[in-house]
Amino acid sequence: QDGDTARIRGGKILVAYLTRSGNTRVIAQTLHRALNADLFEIRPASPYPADYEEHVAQASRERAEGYAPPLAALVTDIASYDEVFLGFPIWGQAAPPPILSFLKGHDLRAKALRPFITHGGYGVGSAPGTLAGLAPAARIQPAFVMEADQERRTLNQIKAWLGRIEGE
Ligand SMILES: Cc1cc2nc3c(=O)[nH]c(=O)nc-3n(C[C@H](O)[C@H](O)[C@H](O)COP(=O)(O)O)c2cc1C
Repeated sequence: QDGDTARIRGGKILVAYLTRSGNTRVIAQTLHRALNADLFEIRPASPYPADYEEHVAQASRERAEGYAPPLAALVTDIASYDEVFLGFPIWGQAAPPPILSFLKGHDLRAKALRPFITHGGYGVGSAPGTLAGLAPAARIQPAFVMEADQERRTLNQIKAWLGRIEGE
């Protein structure tokens, strides 16, 4: 089945994605299997804090500075791909800083770029403009956009539960 998909579409496909809490990984792995595509996880050289609030604060500082953190690895043979599916969550109404690094670090000229974006309910913000600005020579296709669970919502519910327990 996978082989059929690859043959029908033709060309070599890369699925590259960034995730913190796993929502975007579910989509990436589904695409990887369905399209018989290579899978690449975008990881910054130094990982973000495990603590959610610390992560949000660091990402917010980086965004304000326009910082593009060095990545743990780049795709070695990016030139061999005809199509790149690029997945990421929205952080602070924007594409996450490591996505800036990915776009700056790879030549996507003439490739089809298919974004898939997850967000916690506030939409894609400035991300489409960032993609267009940093991959101007790619053939950017309409993004697949999906609202997904927010870690913050989980944290708030746990806090409320603990509050109720303490009040007992
Ligand atoms: C640092 C940070 C900032 C976020 N900012 C936003 C935001 O501005 N708008 C929004 O709708 N969701 C925001 N979210 C929620 C994520 O976009 C959403 O939960 C996403 O599906 C997470 O994907 P992941 O599980 O692949 O990491 C933020 C999450 C994090 C960690």
